Amino acid sequence: MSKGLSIHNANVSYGRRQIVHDLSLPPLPPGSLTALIGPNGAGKSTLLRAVAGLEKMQGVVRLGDLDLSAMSVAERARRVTYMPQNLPPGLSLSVMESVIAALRVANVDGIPLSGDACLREAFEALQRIGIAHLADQLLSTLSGGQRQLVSLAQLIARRPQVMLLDEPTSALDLNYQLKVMECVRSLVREHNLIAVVVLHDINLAARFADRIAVLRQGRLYASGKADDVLDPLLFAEVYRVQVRIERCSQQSLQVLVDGAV
Ligand SMILES: Nc1ncnc2c1ncn2[C@@H]1O[C@H](COP(=O)(O)OP(=O)(O)OP(=O)(O)O)[C@@H](O)[C@H]1O
Repeated sequence: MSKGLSIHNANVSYGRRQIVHDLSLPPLPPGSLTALIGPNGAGKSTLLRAVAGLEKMQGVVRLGDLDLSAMSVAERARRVTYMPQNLPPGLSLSVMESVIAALRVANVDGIPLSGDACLREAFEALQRIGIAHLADQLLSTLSGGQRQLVSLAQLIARRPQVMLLDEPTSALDLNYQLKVMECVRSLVREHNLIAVVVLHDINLAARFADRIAVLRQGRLYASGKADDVLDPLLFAEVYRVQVRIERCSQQSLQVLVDGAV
């Protein structure tokens, strides 16, 4: 059996309103980064939250031969980490303390790390994201973008098998957008992780994702490699915009929006 993350016939509702409709994704293999794209309200966050176990879902989510929905919350959280779109308000912790707290939560059922090991791992995570200089700063004093970076450091420190990131670059400047996506991609490759990243920036998706899944009105519209999925018809049908698709100097696709349809 594949070791990948697979979703079979996912249905998610809020009350009587169904948001995700019978959605299945072929296994996302270890070492792969999938971008989840689609218009506002398409159900991307809802799907991600359901895969993380935070929304009730009908259907099956498997990680290899493990049925994630049959696991306890703690067991599932050790394998699957989730970074929400809207980060909780900063507590009165320093950046370093918050990453250490995330590490301790991840080790609830595992072998506890020593104080030194915790410090080392937390510092490595901050260095990896490029924010070691913020280690002593209080969370409550950070900008929105800095909080997003700390949240990512908390998540990678936990060494999950699956990372679910909901718009991790939405508050970041151009340089940090590239840094964060490069960091996610290199973590995915080095540790054979599976990452699913919600992105509104299609050009970031085309540049960094191994595959792209497109959601429209809670249904899977298309999935596959950027070259196979991104075409003007998709943008007209899904986003109601007219686009040209070109290549940048790095050879990744660039979507240029000419106007609304
Ligand atoms: N907690 C909730 N209770 C009721 N309805 C909700 C809840 N969260 C989201 N919805 C609704 O579900 C639909 C899908 O929302 P979701 O946040 O999953 O979309 P999205 O694709 O992530 O959108 P965006 O790109 O704007 O973040 C929307 O119509 C939204 O109003």
